[in-house]
Amino acid sequence: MGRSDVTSTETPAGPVTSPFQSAASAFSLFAKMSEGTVAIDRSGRITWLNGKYRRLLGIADDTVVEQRPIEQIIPESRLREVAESGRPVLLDIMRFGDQHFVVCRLPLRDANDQITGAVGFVFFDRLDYLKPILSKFNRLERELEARRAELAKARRARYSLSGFIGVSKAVRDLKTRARRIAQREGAVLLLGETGVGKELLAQGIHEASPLAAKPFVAVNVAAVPETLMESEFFGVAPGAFTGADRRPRPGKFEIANGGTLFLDEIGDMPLSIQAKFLRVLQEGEIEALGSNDIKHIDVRVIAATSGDLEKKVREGTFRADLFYRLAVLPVSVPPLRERPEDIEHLAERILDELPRGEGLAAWILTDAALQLLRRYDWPGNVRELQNVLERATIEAESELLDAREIGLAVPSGRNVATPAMNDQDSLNLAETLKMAERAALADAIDRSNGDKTEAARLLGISRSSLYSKLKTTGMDG
Ligand SMILES: Nc1ncnc2c1ncn2[C@@H]1O[C@H](COP(=O)(O)OP(=O)(O)OP(=O)(O)O)[C@@H](O)[C@H]1O
Repeated sequence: MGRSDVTSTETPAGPVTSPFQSAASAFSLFAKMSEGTVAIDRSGRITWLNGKYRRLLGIADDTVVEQRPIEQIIPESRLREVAESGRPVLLDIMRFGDQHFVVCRLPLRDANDQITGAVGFVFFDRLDYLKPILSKFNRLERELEARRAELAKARRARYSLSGFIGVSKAVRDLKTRARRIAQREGAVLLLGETGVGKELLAQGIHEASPLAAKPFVAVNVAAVPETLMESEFFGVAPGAFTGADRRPRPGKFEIANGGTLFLDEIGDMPLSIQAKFLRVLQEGEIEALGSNDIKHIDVRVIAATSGDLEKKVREGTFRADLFYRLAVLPVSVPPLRERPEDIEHLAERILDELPRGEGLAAWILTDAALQLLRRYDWPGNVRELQNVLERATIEAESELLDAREIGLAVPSGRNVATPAMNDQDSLNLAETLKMAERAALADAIDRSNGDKTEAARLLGISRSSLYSKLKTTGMDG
């Protein structure tokens, strides 16, 4: 349907084809009862928008809407789907600004039954029998809003810098720096091993910044397929044809506009997209796929990496100019093994949040268990501590978490440092020997890739004594 089909009268000349041709009176009845009518062609472009609908939407009479993608005028419209699928939507509720409309959407077909587009009628709340549904819907919407606000409040407390647990000097210094950085402008680069709390820190910086009331949007760059990266970050314009990924939608930059965009694993960003990123950071401009319109955005970027970004720059897989843009305010988050004094506090918080068995008041971590936790090297950092404690609570037969439960929960084959005998905190001799034995057994099994004969050989013991030691240390599971 071309522009020539557009008419300025209150009935569309073009869209009224079979079955409406034979039922033109039904169409005019619908149009008369409705608060507005709009028609589009197969490509989702408006062919007709009647005067009532214009007034409802607050569109001036002289604004040309014909030929524009429907979503540009009515962002929540789903008329395009009807024109594409040929399936009507007889009743739906559509949001427009802060109002809700009851709408009906029908496909339009020509004499050969080919889809030519779609027509939508808006009933607003004039239909008396729809009023109870609408008022119920509005009440549920309000309830949902209230719940969302409560959740946002709880989330704020959880993800503020005070929710970043730690008493070590390293964490205290880190939080002081984060609070300072929150008040400044410029991109932040968080460096640290996996699971150290980089995302939590990014949320804390956002919450402590003047942008706190604006969105915080997190994207794990490593999890986005390269082919979808551009649409994910920059969005897809209505009507753009981009192969499989053609659903019009805003990109993450636009969603985060005014707030903070957290980019985890930034080192995994393909070179092909890095130049576009640099442009956004330098000029604050984005261009959606399939659009020539440039949108201005104002987003604070916090990037994070657990890899060696400078090495990637040297190797030529990460642009040096982008690196310097991102690393205006670098922050290093130390690994957990360098701050064992935080473990007790972290464990307490984590255990508080883990489900307890019936009748159990709280999980109790014994001193021996804590010693074991402090001696482990935590390659997966706080995330791993969460996993180990969760596993330990599953193993536990009572609320007491002792060295046995923790020993079983720590992955076998990982490095549990042998405690120093002159250590003030050292355990009694039997426990110390048992821990050292466990560490040696785990190490041998790890090195032999699980081959017990080889592990026994490495340890200089027989296969049968290896099995009996695995049994007595509880590692035979
Ligand atoms: N200091 C901390 N206090 C409380 N919880 C923490 C702390 N550090 C990390 N956590 C928790 O540990 C888990 C892992 O943290 P987070 O996802 O922030 O780590 P990350 O460094 O971003 O990891 P990755 O690099 O793998 O994405 C989260 O559940 C987080 O809430």
